[in-house]
Order: sequence, then C-alpha cells, then structure tokens
Amino acid sequence: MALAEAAPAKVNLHLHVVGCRADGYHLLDSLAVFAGAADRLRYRPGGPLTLHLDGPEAGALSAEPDNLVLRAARLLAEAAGVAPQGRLWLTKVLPVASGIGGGSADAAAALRLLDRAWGLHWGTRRLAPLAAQLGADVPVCLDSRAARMGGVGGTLTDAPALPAAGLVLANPRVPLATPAVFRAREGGFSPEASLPAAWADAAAMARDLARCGNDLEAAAIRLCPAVAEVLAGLRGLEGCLLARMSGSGATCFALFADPRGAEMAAARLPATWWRWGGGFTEGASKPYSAP
Ligand SMILES: C[C@@](CO)(OP(=O)(O)O)[C@H](O)COP(=O)(O)OP(=O)(O)OC[C@H]1O[C@@H](n2ccc(N)nc2=O)[C@H](O)[C@@H]1O
Ligand SMILES: Nc1ncnc2c1ncn2[C@@H]1O[C@H](COP(=O)(O)OP(=O)(O)O)[C@@H](O)[C@H]1O
Repeated sequence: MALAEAAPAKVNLHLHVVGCRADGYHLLDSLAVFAGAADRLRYRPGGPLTLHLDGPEAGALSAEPDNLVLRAARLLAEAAGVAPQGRLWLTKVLPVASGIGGGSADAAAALRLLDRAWGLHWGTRRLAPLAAQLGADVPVCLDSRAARMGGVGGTLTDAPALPAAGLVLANPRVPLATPAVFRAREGGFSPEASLPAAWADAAAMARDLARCGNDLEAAAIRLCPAVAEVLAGLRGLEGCLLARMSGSGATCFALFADPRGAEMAAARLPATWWRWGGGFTEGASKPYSAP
C-alpha cells in the first residue's frame, strides 16, 4: 500500500502588489483559492530517497535536478534529524512555471506526505516554517485552503466564505518565470482589496473581484502576448462572470456560476491550450492510501 497526497492548483483571484521589501521581495495582498486540478504524489518506503516523474506535464521537469519535492524532503529530514528515505512518484498534471503554484503545491504535498510516512506527525502548523523556506507560495499550499495572503505571501488570514462556483483554468503553453514578471512590472503600489466576509453566490463574488486586479497581468502580457489571447478566449465563453490572470501567469482563470458549466466551457477552448474546468476544492487535500 502506497501513501498518497493530492497537490491542488492555487489560483490568485486577485493579486495586489502593495509594497516592496529591502531584499527586493514584493509585499502582496491576494485571495488564493484551490482548484480541483491537482498533481499527485505517492510514496513507498524502502531504500534511499528517489523521485520518479510521470504524467502529461512531466516532460517540462525532466531536466530539473533539484525538484521542489526533493528539496522539501531533504529539508524535512534535516529538520527532524532523520535519514531521507523512500520512493516518491510525482504525477505532473499542472503546467510548470504557470502561475498556479504547481511546484509549491508539490513541495507542500511532500511535507505533508513525508510527515506521515516518516512517523513524525508534526502537522501543518509545525511544518509551516519549513514551507516558508521553500518559497513564498508554499505556506498557503500546506493546508490547500482558501486564504488571504499577505506579507511576501506567507502571512495567511481567513478568506471570505466562498459560494458554490465554477472555475476554468487555461494556459497558452508558454512558461513564464516569476522573477522576470516581477521585474517587468511598471507603476506604483495598490491598496489592499476590500472584500466582504462572505459571498452569497458566484455573481456577487465576481462583482466584488472585478473592482480588484492582478498587478502582474500587464507585465506578463508584455512578456507573453498569448496571455491576452487566453483572456479574450475566456471572456468570450458564454457564462463567464470574470476572467483574470493567476499569479505571475501565464495561466488565466474564469469564474462561472457552477462547476458543471465551467467543465463544459473549458472543453470549448482551443485544444492547443492546457485547459481545465470544475470547482474549488473543499479545503485541505485529504491524505489517502493508494493501491
Ligand atoms: C506570484 C505568486 C503569487 O501567489 O505566484 P506564482 O506566479 O509563483 O504562482 C507567488 O508570490 C510566487 O511564489 P513562489 O513561486 O513560491 O516564489 P519564490 O520561489 O519564493 O520567489 C521567486 C521569485 O519571485 C519574486 N517574488 C516572489 C514572491 C514575492 N512576494 N515577491 C517577489 O518579488 C522574487 O524575484 C523571487 O526570487
Ligand atoms: N515539482 C515541480 N513542479 C513544478 N516546478 C518545479 C518543480 N520542482 C521545481 N520546479 C521549478 O520551480 C519553478 C516554478 O514552478 P511552478 O510552481 O510550476 O511555477 P508557478 O509558481 O509560476 O506556478 C519551475 O520553473 C521549475 O523550474
């Protein structure tokens, strides 16, 4: 029996750059939610630590000697004073370097999985400082629960209660490096978004989010004009309530009234794009055993 964890995609429903730290990292305000689209990580005990990659998006990582999963595993082993061991399989479904935090989700899934597999049982609260060392997006991926991100990304507070809604994700299959997009950003800083405690339905959520933005979107379009085509494609879908880029791109999302409508809408997008339709995940990905 193998242990397994899902690593769901993070989607930034808005992303305001509110300041800059002395070390060049940006201060952010973002509402992050999690989609049903996910990578998958499995583990079997025995032998030294190894990682095997498969899945439709694995090719983009074949030349990656220091996969975030292995970095997370080594960091946890060192912090816990145990020998890193066992065989890991990563099934890569989420496009790499695409603004939906696939690598961060994989790193967070590795921390959760190996916390159980190695009998540590630290839980996500004690794993959080390790997550922050692995990347700005890894802390929010640890619980994979909708949250308001502050600071450089790791200061997490409650998200508004989310309504049932549909979500479409689309990526033009052009990788975008996060540092390059931050560097290309022009203009000053935005205020933090003002959001309610809860939304009654997807239309109300889209109306409020329309008053916010993604401060990296214009820079990403300059570096990768295909982002504008994806946004136009999403906005042309019947039932689209709001379309915007996620994170540093190039993946864009669209909100719909319900998951079934989103699933059907995604199928109408160009087949040359990576596309997915469904709903938000309920919260933390549930650990499970796989055959
Ligand atoms: C922009 C966001 C929004 O959620 O998402 P993605 O586009 O990566 O999905 C994240 O802040 C990305 O988080 P992550 O990808 O973990 O970033 P890191 O590895 O920590 O940093 C990569 C680089 O991005 C820039 N960076 C990142 C976070 C931040 N708050 N300010 C920054 O300026 C820095 O140039 C840094 O060297
Ligand atoms: N398991 C992994 N999945 C994705 N990217 C990884 C992984 N391990 C290392 N990386 C590196 O991390 C970078 C950021 O990846 P990713 O999290 O997919 O991007 P983003 O944060 O923009 O969504 C990639 O360019 C890749 O070089």
